[in-house]
Parts: sequence; structure tokens; C-alpha cells
Amino acid sequence: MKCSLRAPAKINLSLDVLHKRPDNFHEVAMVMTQVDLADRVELTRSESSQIRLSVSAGLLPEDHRNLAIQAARLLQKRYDVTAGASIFIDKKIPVAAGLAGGSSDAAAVLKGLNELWELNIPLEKLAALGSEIGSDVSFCVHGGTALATGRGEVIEPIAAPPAAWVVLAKPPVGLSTGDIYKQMKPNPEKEPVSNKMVEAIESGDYKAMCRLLSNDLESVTLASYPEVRQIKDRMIESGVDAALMSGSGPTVFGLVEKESRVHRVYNALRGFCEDVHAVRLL
Ligand SMILES: C[C@@](CO)(OP(=O)(O)O)[C@H](O)COP(=O)(O)OP(=O)(O)OC[C@H]1O[C@@H](n2ccc(N)nc2=O)[C@H](O)[C@@H]1O
Ligand SMILES: Nc1ncnc2c1ncn2[C@@H]1O[C@H](COP(=O)(O)OP(=O)(O)O)[C@@H](O)[C@H]1O
Repeated sequence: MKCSLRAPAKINLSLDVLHKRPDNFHEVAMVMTQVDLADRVELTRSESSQIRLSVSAGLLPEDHRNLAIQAARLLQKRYDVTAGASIFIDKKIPVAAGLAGGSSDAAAVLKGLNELWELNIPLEKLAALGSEIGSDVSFCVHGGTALATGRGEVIEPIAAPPAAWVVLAKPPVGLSTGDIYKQMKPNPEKEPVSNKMVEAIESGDYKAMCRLLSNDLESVTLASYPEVRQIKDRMIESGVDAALMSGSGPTVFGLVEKESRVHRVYNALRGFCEDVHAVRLL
């Protein structure tokens, strides 16, 4: 038995860091949405208990460090599964980019193996299991567009955002999400924007969505990595409706409503950075 799943990237339309928690995570409120840039995850059931992984992109670990392997092993252990699986990931999402590629692969493995191993685990339980792997995995299990709270694992699905193109540009910068959060000093005076972002999206108000784009981690990453600021400046100069860094970075995304303008933005960025994608909001 086999199955093949798309594992889409996410962007954060808003990201409020509320406060640091005793468990060293940060309480957040974020509006997340998936975009039409996806890895393909192919799963084959095996009767031996082994979990095997291969990945199309050279630099990713194919052992226990890969979130896809962690997802399969966690599911196998928690539900006493005797079967195993071979996993192949055709990697299209830039790695360590703030686009949750690894989390989305893990979510696809949970959903696919739930079918192949005939476990019938409801989505909510699968998402809770995913949150043990990483804070973004619950959202990736649900998919679509959602308000995420807690450390990111409490998911409330919302309406899809108004249609738009998204230009993604990832400068060649390696950063760690943990380090960016560590440098973050939450400001209790700052009003969170995620509830307003939900309202804008639910009422289909594209202009308000653009106006409200906000990410509390952005200033932290921009202060350490001027390349990310340059990409954001370039994005704004090229005529996007609004631009923001996704997650902890370093990818910057620009929203563009008019299809006729997407090419110009894409080309302006391509002259500046190699890793550029023009896709649609899902
Ligand atoms: C910033 C965000 C926004 O969507 O995404 P990315 O930039 O990773 O895509 C997420 O909050 C990242 O989620 P994820 O990448 O799953 O992080 P995790 O593996 O759970 O945590 C990595 C590290 O980040 C810190 N962390 C993470 C989440 C959170 N709410 N508070 C934190 O302080 C912790 O130090 C943790 O050890
Ligand atoms: N299947 C996977 N795809 C991408 N990265 C993975 C995967 N499994 C583990 N990782 C590791 O997870 C880290 C974060 O990767 P990724 O999920 O792409 O980015 P982000 O957390 O910034 O959204 C990287 O250091 C990478 O080596």
C-alpha cells in the first residue's frame, strides 16, 4: 500500500510574541496560512517495523534528526504499530527558511501513515501528537488558515484569506529559531494584532490584511542579518502591496493582488537572490 501527499509551506501573516513561559517557550498568537509551494511525501507501507527515509535534496539528514522520521516513530510507538514504512520526500520548500517545511513533512507523514496503518486517529489527536515534534506541526496537520495560540499548537481554523500572489525570497542566511526567540524581548505595551488580522481575513478585506501584516520576531532577525532587511527593502521597492518576514526568518514574502505585477516583482528579486518563488495563497 502506498500514498502520496503534498506538504505545503506556511507563512505567518501575523506573529505576536506575548510573553516568555516557565517552560522556556513563548506564548504566541499568530495567523498562519498555507501557500502553493509544497514538498511531495511518498509513503509505502512495509510489514517489517523499519522506518526508512530518503530525501531528494542532498543536505538534509535522513536519520532520527529528520522530523519525518520522528513523526513516523512517534506514531508507531504511541499506537503499538507493528508495520513500518518507507518515506520519500521530494524537497521543494527551502530548508530552515521560516516556512515550516520540516513541520509540514512531519504532518504529512502523520496523516499518510494514519491511513496506511489503518489507525483512524481523529485530526485533533493527530495534531496534538504532532505538537510533541514541534510547535508548528499541529497547524500543518490542520492545514488551511488558522489562528494559532499557546506555543503555536492550539489551532482555531478560520476562513481562507482573499486571493493573492505571494513572492517568497530566502536570502542565503542560516539561523536558528531557538536563537531568535532567545533574543526576543516581548513588549507588554504592544497591542497584539492577530485578532484584528482574523477579522480582516474573515471579512475578505485584502487592504486591511496588508496593512496589518506584522511579526514581532522580524526586528530581532533584521538586527542580526542585514541581508534580510535588504531583501525586504527590495521587495517593497519592487511594488508589492505589503511585505513581511515569515516566522523566525530569513524568508521574506510579498503579497501582490494583481497578477500583471507578479512577474516584475519576481524578476526584481531574482536579480538579487537565488531562492525566489512566486506562488498563490492556498
Ligand atoms: C517561529 C515559528 C512561527 O511559525 O516558525 P518558524 O520560523 O520555525 O517557521 C514557530 O513559532 C516555531 O515553531 P517550530 O519551528 O516548530 O519550533 P519548535 O521546534 O517547537 O521550537 C524551537 C525553539 O524555538 C523556541 N520557541 C518555539 C516556539 C515558541 N512558541 N516559543 C519558543 O520560544 C524554543 O526555544 C524552542 O526550543
Ligand atoms: N523533513 C525536513 N525538512 C526540512 N528540514 C528538516 C526536516 N527534518 C528536520 N529538519 C531540520 O529542521 C530545521 C528547520 O527546518 P524547516 O522546517 O525547513 O524550517 P523552519 O523551522 O525555519 O520553518 C532544519 O535545521 C533542518 O535541518
